[in-house]
Amino acid sequence: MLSTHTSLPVIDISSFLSQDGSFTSRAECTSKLSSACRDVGFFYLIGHSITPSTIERVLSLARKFFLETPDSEKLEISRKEPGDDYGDGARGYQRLGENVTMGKADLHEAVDFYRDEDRLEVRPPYELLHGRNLWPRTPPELEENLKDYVEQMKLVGTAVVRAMGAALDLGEDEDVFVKATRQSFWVMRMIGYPPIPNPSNGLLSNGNTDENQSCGTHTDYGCVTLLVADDTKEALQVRAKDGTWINADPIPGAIVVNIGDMMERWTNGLWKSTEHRVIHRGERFRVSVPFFFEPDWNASVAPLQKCVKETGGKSEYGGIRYGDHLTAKVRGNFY
Ligand SMILES: N=C(N)NCCCC[C@H](N)C(=O)O
Ligand SMILES: O=C(O)CCC(=O)C(=O)O
Ligand SMILES: [Fe+2]
Repeated sequence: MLSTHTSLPVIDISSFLSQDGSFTSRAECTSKLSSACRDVGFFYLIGHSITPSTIERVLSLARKFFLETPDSEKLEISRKEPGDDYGDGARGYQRLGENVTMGKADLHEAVDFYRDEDRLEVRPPYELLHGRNLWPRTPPELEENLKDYVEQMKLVGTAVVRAMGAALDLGEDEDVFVKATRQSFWVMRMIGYPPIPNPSNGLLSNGNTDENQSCGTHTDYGCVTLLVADDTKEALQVRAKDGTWINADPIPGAIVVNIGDMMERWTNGLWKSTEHRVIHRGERFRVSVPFFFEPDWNASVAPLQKCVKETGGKSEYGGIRYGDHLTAKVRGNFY
């Protein structure tokens, strides 16, 4: 069953973006944040200081890339296949149906960017994420604008995780998420979704046959995902605690935020990394640009004492290095 109206909370982060946010506005933010993260794991963020024109520019550059850049040029920045010089790589362009979720092809094309990293181990399996981003040549202003966008989104991400530490009332550990994300191994995806054809007409060019999911059900891997998307409705769907799917339709100017696997682990499951999916059966080509604000590659993430106490006293998760979790997840993302 799919709810017809959106019921995700709206949270104003402005008091945590500035150094001098008032006690009352911070308290209001953390109280809403704490129920949003416990009850849904998804919310709309306002007061984030990213201007509407920035959001518009980012989306329109992404749209231009998907709809106007010739295929030959897209393929120049294809992610590397196994057997290429550096083994297979996750950075770069992925054509329709190249991504898989739960064993099925996703009907989207995308370009994945990560923090540039020349110091990772180059041996398997880590060569997957080693190296530098592959930037499209056209539109020519895309690279500069998206690099600037990454810097702005890191500030938003930092404010959100600072507020999360406060919302969990972690005492002397209150800065634990800010510290763990100081050298964030961030990810940004530029995603293009053609409408799912009905009935199927063989849109996938690579021989893969599944055509009923734009992006299959999954959780995100790190701390917090900050998503901007065009105004397409009924595409992104969020699984509520009772199992129903809620449309996370865009609200103009707001960023859709969800928590990832590392937050679930830190909080010992008090906050769940919420499942979501994209099923785009609309008319128009849909574009989204999620920014994943993640821990440092080497951050080791384990349940926090305070959260263990609050969830019955037993640690439900072991410790993990974020880079290892990410590598394992990303490895399963491609055919
Ligand atoms: N970094 C993130 N979350 N990327 C989105 C991944 C889409 C789902 C993925 N194929 C999976 O199966 O996890
Ligand atoms: O396109 C969207 O709205 C969501 C994409 C997503 O869930 C992801 O890339 O992890
Ligand atoms: Fe996701």
